[in-house]
Amino acid sequence: MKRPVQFIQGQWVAGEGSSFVSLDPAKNKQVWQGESASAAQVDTAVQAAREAHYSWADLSLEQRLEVVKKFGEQLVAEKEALALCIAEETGKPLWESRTEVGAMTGKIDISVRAYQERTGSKENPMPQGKAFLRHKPHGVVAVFGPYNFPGHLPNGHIVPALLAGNSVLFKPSELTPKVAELTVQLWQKAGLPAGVLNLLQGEVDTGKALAGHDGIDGLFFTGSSRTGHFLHQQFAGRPEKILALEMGGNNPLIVQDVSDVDAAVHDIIQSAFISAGQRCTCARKLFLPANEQGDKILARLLDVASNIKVGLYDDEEQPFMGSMISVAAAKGMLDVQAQLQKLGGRSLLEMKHLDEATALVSPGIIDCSDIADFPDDEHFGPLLKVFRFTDFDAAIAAANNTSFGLSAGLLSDSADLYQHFFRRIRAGIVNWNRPITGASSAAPFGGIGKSGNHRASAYYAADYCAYPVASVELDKVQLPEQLSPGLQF
Ligand SMILES: NC(=O)c1ccc[n+]([C@@H]2O[C@H](COP(=O)([O-])OP(=O)(O)OC[C@H]3O[C@@H](n4cnc5c(N)ncnc54)[C@H](O)[C@@H]3O)[C@@H](O)[C@H]2O)c1
Ligand SMILES: O=CCC[C@H](NC(=O)CCC(=O)O)C(=O)O
Repeated sequence: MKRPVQFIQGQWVAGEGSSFVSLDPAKNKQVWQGESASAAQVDTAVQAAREAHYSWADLSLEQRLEVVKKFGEQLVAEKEALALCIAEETGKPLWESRTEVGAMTGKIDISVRAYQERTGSKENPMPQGKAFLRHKPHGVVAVFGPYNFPGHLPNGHIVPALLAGNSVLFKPSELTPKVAELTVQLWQKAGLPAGVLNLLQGEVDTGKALAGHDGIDGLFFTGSSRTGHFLHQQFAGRPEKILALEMGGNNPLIVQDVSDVDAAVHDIIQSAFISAGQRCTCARKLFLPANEQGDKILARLLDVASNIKVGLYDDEEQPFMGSMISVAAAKGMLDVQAQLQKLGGRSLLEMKHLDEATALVSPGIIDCSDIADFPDDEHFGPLLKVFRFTDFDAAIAAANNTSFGLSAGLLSDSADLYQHFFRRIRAGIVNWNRPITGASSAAPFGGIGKSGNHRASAYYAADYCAYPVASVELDKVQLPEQLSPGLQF
């Protein structure tokens, strides 16, 4: 008997497409199995969302917020279960999975504030009548999530979309269906009306059927640049649909003139190796001065990085790094390391596959200063590329030599240097003496270049969840006090 894994029109039903499974990448065991939503089921879900839209949008913000707050209560009540589910499906240590659930809960108040501050209503008197600015939901929107934050990042689209009055079709990553199932169960328990949120589990075919469906008014995507670009092409010639793309990065971190070597090394490690290097904001390129201070920082970095505890998400003594998402992803990162070595990279700390049957890998650091034609790809794992420099402006130019532009950082005791860096660097998140990961949900979050399409998420998600409507209104028709020239009444 097939498991009911799709949530359509308030009912759990079995998928009618091909079967797929989700694995615990740290223990190599199956944690979920189900069938994908077929194109016909995608169609039924879109119709259900369309039917549910008006009655949801017609509720007041307070009424919608009541349901969203109940979802927040469910998150608090099920915090441990959800954290364990995230840990099992991604390999993320429990301490970190708990912070992901915390971010989901925190998103509710932030989204209410953002809705009011960025898309609220305004009223201005006019000589005759009043001018109003109001916002309306787009209608039916699709949300596509990535595997690396299977709870927090889809939630970052879903909560503001629902608050604004949209109904939602949620297509999670096929690598993390169990987290999505649990999250949607919590929405159901919170009392969300049938059809307002539909879950469409599946692989690429389900994603394609949903993205290409005529009945959606918009799509909010978080994932790889490759998929984002594919969607952008699919949406070409459809200006009536809103597309928000949150994509990858190839993020630089520059160090110059720091007195506290350990503090610098700490921020480098947090930037490069948190979540086993599987954050869009992770530092991929580290620019270190080719001098004695650079040597000192590098030596200390190698020392601390080689002692990073890598382990199982539920180890009693928690590791800093858990496993990667899959054995294939782990092998892919080892291939990248081998390819960089071939191009002239010198491994300073070799990344190792710790157990071929699981996705546990150790962190790697490779000096790529001698690679002339460095590939501009996002390497989504714990491999930090080091470049030594002699000139600060040349380091900034090298840091900007990417088609991405998500996050960037400077570690330096010099405020002047930071001012200069800030003016020149091209990225949507620019930090000084802080890790470049761990962005706040209370700020806008988005990148330039191949990292996004200028529709920042997090605090600015409200902007793409509703459109502005300007009105001038008078309660009855009146002749204007002053007629246009040439008119007689
Ligand atoms: N900028 C951000 O906010 C942000 C946040 C997290 C992750 N990311 C990026 O996400 C990537 C990792 O996530 P991922 O591997 O799950 O991304 P992905 O692009 O492989 O998948 C994202 C979603 O798109 C769907 N999808 C894939 N191909 C599709 C297609 N052809 N048509 C329709 N849907 C399709 C997937 O099923 C999944 O739901 C990294 O590149 C990372 O940098 C970006
Ligand atoms: O993997 C990409 C997200 C990384 C994470 N960013 C956020 O959580 C942004 C805030 C939000 O979306 O609410 C990070 O910077 O570590």
